[in-house]
Amino acid sequence: MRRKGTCMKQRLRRHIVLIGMMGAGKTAVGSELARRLRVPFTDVDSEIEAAAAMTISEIFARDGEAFFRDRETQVLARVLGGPPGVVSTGGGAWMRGENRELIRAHGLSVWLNCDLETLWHRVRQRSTRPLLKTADPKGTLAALIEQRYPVYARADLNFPARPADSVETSATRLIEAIHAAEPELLEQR
Ligand SMILES: Nc1ncnc2c1ncn2[C@@H]1O[C@H](COP(=O)(O)OP(=O)(O)OP(=O)(O)O)[C@@H](O)[C@H]1O
Ligand SMILES: O=C(O)C1=C[C@@H](O)[C@@H](O)[C@H](O)C1
Ligand SMILES: [Mg+2]
Repeated sequence: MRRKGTCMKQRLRRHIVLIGMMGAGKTAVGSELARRLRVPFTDVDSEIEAAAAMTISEIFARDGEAFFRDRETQVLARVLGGPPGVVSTGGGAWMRGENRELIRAHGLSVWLNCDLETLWHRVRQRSTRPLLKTADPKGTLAALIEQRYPVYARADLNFPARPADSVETSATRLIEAIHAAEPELLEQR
């Protein structure tokens, strides 16, 4: 029997929206998931950067986090209004009630649930995350986890990461988890 969703052309009935912390793999696993399902992939952070012609760090530095969060909601609404695909959100997007409502109205929310050590290993080398530009970035990451995980846990699907898995293996497992949670979401063509 062919494994459902691993290589066939699909149509999505609604978006698959990935949420979770910086470094959880929303962009990496999300783009692989979309490639496998042959559906559009959109990274909300990249869309914000393209619309502003600035990096996220530059937006935070020039206009502040509140301004960034408003742009994030606008871009999310636009993306979710488009044809169904895989949408990777920024790490803070799910924390705003208005964004959660938008996501619930247009898609299946999936929390890429990842432990602190794995996240830290992945993000420590990068300077692209303005919220981690603190004296103790690992402590900041831990504090964000503490604050955010109870809210991330309200997602439709909790997908615990296996730190040793490759991006490809994670995408395969994720397709299976989505199919098990909502079989009618993926419609074969
Ligand atoms: N199994 C795995 N799952 C996810 N990412 C992995 C995995 N193995 C290695 N990685 C690497 O970890 C990094 C994950 O970062 P990614 O940019 O996808 O996170 P993100 O959730 O989009 O973060 P942000 O919210 O900052 O955009 C990537 O460089 C990816 O290649
Ligand atoms: O976790 C967060 O709040 C963020 C994560 C990134 O994806 C970006 O959206 C931005 O750096 C903020
Ligand atoms: Mg990302």
